[in-house]
Amino acid sequence: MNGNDSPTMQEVATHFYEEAAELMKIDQGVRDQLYVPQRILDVHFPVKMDDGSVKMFSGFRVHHNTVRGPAKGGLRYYPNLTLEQASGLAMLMTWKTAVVNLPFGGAKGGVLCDPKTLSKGELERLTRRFTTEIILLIGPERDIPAPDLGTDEQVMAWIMDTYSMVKGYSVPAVVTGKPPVIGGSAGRRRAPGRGVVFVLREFADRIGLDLRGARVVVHGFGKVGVTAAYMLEHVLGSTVIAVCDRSGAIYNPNGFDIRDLYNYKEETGTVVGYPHGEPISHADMLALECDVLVPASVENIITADNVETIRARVIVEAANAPITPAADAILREKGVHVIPDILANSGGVIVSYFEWVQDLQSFFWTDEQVTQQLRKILVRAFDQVYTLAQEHNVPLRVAAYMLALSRVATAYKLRGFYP
Ligand SMILES: NC(=O)C1=CN([C@@H]2O[C@H](COP(=O)(O)OP(=O)(O)OC[C@H]3O[C@@H](n4cnc5c(N)ncnc54)[C@H](OP(=O)(O)O)[C@@H]3O)[C@@H](O)[C@H]2O)C=CC1
Ligand SMILES: O=C(O)CCC(=O)C(=O)O
Repeated sequence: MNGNDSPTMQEVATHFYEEAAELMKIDQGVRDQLYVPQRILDVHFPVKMDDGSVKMFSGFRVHHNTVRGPAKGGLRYYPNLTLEQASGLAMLMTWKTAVVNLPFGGAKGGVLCDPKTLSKGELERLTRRFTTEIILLIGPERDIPAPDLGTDEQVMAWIMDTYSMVKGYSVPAVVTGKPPVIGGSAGRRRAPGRGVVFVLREFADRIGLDLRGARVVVHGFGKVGVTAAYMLEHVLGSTVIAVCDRSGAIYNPNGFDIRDLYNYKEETGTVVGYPHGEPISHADMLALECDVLVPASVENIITADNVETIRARVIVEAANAPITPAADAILREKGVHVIPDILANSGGVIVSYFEWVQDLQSFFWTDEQVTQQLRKILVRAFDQVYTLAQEHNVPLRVAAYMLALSRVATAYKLRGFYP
């Protein structure tokens, strides 16, 4: 699908950063520091498989920047993960935490594996061994991992347990996205999808788009895509006309019942074959005429090679970096509105922040409190980005990077540089 336009994650992350840095005339010394990750841990470790064999796995943890606080970002279990990709994603986390003004820096990491091909025992042994390998970087005041592509609450529980065993006491604040019974926050799993919908609603109000009955296409039906689709359908009354996962895509012009579709995927492992939809190719799905397109899978989904086929009015980036810089430039020319990832999917890290705060205080909030605070932060951040975009006559993405970069650069200025 990606044809020739398949930039690396680092290229994507630095492209948008450079654009904003140039406009803001950011000091070259600060700029240079932000091009490169602050530190990288590259690990290789053995895991005993169910058949008795021992297999080597590789993983990374990258801290892009910690000038505004501890490193924060997810862990991916993904077969094609590369160090370069983790570094680019860590950089995006620096901008994401800054644009919504959380007291964190940016990190990312993960293990090269396909969790779907591992048994639960293998996954647990892999996670615990990986945790011991990255233990010198993580900790509540240093680096707090969280779920991302291919990881979930159970993986976070094993990380928390392994770290706590080494310390000799329970340290729930070492990871976020845990099950609530061991210190997880209410609403963390739903947070990125919820946040996407909150931000979309703010934007829709500004451009006079009625989301009730709006036709929506959701690319990716995992933790983020399911919640976004469910909220759009159930809360806002939109019509979700197409969804996909890795195995294929399905289409129903009258809209899906997302809860029923979710149950079907839980049973069968895929949306393919769902009886109330017709099969469609991934490419045709992206080309459907719709009001809102929600890329919620992986990076480089909308590229220079397929951007001309896009017929959406608004794209809200639930995934990280689903649009390449070349495609983004064409979308700007075409007048397609893009709500950028660092703002649109920041609901996840915002509720991770709430979870970290709750763990540090051993004082837990209700789902209503979490949702209220999440909405408050997102509405404020959206408002700031939108206002900046209007003032400077730039797209939302540029405004979001400008806001994030101004906070990071100010932190550098105030902290100073070690002589
Ligand atoms: N989880 C979180 O807290 C946050 C996640 N994000 C970002 O959101 C995105 C999705 O994450 P999340 O929902 O957690 O991940 P999940 O692993 O839960 O789900 C990913 C979904 O995308 C599908 N998918 C993967 N690759 C492709 C592909 N090439 N074509 C079509 N579908 C594909 C998967 O299919 P299948 O089901 O077949 O595997 C799955 O349905 C990622 O970019 C992630 O970085 C951003 C903020 C927070
Ligand atoms: O919750 C977090 O700490 C980070 C989630 C994440 O990896 C992301 O927003 O891309």
